[in-house]
Amino acid sequence: MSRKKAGKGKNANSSPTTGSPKTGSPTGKQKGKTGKSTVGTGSVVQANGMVHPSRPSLSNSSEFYDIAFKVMLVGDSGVGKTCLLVRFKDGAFLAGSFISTVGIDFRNKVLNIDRLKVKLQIWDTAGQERFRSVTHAYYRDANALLLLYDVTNRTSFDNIKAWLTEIHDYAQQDVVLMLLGNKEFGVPYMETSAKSGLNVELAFTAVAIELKHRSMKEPNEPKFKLQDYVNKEMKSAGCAC
Ligand SMILES: Nc1nc2c(ncn2[C@@H]2O[C@H](COP(=O)(O)OP(=O)(O)OP(=O)(O)O)[C@@H](O)[C@H]2O)c(=O)[nH]1
Ligand SMILES: [Mg+2]
Repeated sequence: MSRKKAGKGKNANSSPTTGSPKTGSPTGKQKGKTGKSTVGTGSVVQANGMVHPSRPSLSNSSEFYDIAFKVMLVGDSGVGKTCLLVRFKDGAFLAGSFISTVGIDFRNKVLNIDRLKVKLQIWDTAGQERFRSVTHAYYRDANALLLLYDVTNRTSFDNIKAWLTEIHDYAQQDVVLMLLGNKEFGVPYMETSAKSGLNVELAFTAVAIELKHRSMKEPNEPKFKLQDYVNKEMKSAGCAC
């Protein structure tokens, strides 16, 4: 299997993207937390979800990967999508005043799963209604969706149903879906905290394992059970949930 270099993500010219939407380019800009902006470029995405950079990386990242997937963070504005991604990527919590994401943005992270380097290209979407048409165009290339709600915000919980309808309308049928913060709607569930780091690593790792298994499954290999894995990991970490 060929090895590829993982771009750092924040600069469109240095990173592989899926080229969504069809018009070629995207997007809005991410103001605020990271203070950087993203403009998408074209590249090839195979049916199995692997992302192959269509141009050489200009990034100074020296990280290589074997297989890559697109993951999208969706959910109401203010539920903590950007904070969760920053916690996962940089291990830090973005405290202070809330600055809403404008448009869409992404970061890359490479995980070691079963001796393979699995690159997640993680798209952070704006939760505000006015950016919905921008983010819709990105759903179809997503291999996994993390749908977040805020456990302290009833409205964000009530809106989960509408988000699921949106996902049903725009995402691939077999997209890996994880609901963060809720036990209902029949999808794998876990609670996370961008502030404390609770389960952040586990949420993304579980999705990466599921994606890798789906993509490279041996005929007799037992099916990876995402929720079982999450439960087991939380148990062994001594979580009382
Ligand atoms: N206490 C606590 N606050 C959090 C947590 N995650 C996010 N926040 C706060 O919630 C606010 C919104 O977080 P963001 O990550 O910017 O929200 P978002 O979902 O990206 O919002 P949009 O970009 O508008 O879609 C910020 O003030 C964060 O500091 C968490 O786990 N715990
Ligand atoms: Mg945001």
